[in-house]
Amino acid sequence: MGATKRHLDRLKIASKIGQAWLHGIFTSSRLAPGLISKSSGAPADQFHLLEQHRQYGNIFKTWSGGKLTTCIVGHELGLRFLTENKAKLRAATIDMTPIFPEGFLRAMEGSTHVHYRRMFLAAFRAVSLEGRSAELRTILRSRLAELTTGEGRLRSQAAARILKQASTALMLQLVLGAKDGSEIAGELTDAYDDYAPNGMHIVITPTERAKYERIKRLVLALADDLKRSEPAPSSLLEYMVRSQTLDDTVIGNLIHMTEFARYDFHGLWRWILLELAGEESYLNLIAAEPDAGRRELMAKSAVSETLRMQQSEFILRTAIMPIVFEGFLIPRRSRVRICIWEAHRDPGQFLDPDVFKPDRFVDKKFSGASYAPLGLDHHRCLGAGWTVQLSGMLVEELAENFSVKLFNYGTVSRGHFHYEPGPDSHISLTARR
Ligand code: HEM
Repeated sequence: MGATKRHLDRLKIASKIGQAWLHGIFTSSRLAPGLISKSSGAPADQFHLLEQHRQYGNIFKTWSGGKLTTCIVGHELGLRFLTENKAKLRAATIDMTPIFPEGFLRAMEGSTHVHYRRMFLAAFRAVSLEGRSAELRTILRSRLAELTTGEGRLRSQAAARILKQASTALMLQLVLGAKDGSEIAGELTDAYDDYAPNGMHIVITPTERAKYERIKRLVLALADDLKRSEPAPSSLLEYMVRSQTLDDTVIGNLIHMTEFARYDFHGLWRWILLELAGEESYLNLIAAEPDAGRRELMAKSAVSETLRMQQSEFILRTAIMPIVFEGFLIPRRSRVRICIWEAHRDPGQFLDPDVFKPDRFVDKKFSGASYAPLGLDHHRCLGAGWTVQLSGMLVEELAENFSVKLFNYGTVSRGHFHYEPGPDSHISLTARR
């Protein structure tokens, strides 16, 4: 980090603390306890907030992403905070209104959010994955097979690239209806890799806007073809076309849902591959299980455990006006982070919380008060069902058709948006027959 940036951060911190002190005099409140470190880069250590939580309690402050951030640990406490202060909060996410009217669903509130969320809920309900596992698992199998051959295939980055190809193929098919292997799926993949090669940009410049328009032209061409289709909708886009609800906001959301989902899926799948590589006996148990329902349950349990251990990090909100919660002041324009990952490491909720136990969820249900990897409030993940179902298919595919071995777990590293398997992690994947 440069000296100018450090200096700017110091000024911002001093000004925020001064404003909070003044405000506290009038509201008998104070900032939450906690250390404000002057470094604004993402910390390399996954456990840094857990340590602060242990030191300062369930509500503490930190400095993150150039903003004063109040952290809340505990799902019940977090949900109460979100519910009591709904009107004073906005999701901290990218502003997409420069390129489509209402922006992301995640960024909407009030009646606009209710209107569009209802529409998308209906679309997810209409596009069932039941009976499609053969079609979807073929896509997964073909990409996994690529990890069994070729130079450097066993390295973390190679796995990341191939798993992103798999998640892209599945999302293009299920969200936009572009069939795997078709010409339009190829064109869309190129257009997405050009628009967001490694996750979304935080600020949309004219260059990104032009790249977005390229994807939109392809999606509109697909929508035009779908008007003529007959059977039950097989993609979200198809449902929207049929129900005549396709507007610029829906198109923008579908396009970015594909991007976010392909990114999040490949992140989750990298962890699944790495964690399960160390659990060969669990994969063998799945493969040997005669009951299909039980096989599915065991596979989904491994997915839930990976979400708990690795892929759920936080829920982020911006206070649009000052909030006092539990006696602590949350100043306007500061952030609130509901620490999902840290709460998932609570030994009071999960026995041996730092140990990956793929069967933890097989015969035990955890309530939302202890387990909530996919959101807590009215912005809960719309793709939650797909996340567990499709990732469960990946686990079954690994168990039945491949043999996975762990060479080196490696050091967890901070990626673009999330913690991810380090570049030194190393597994081996071979076809079973
Ligand atoms: C690894 C997979 C995924 C993870 C970890 C994940 C996580 C989350 C979380 C934590 C939220 C709540 C965000 C908040 O409250 O600010 C969320 C919301 C959302 N997710 Fe997911 N998600 C995943 C996959 C998907 C998929 C596959 C889709 C759709 C194809 C999807 C669509 C959405 C949408 C549209 C929202 C916003 C809903 C709203 O604001 O009403 N997600 N996701």
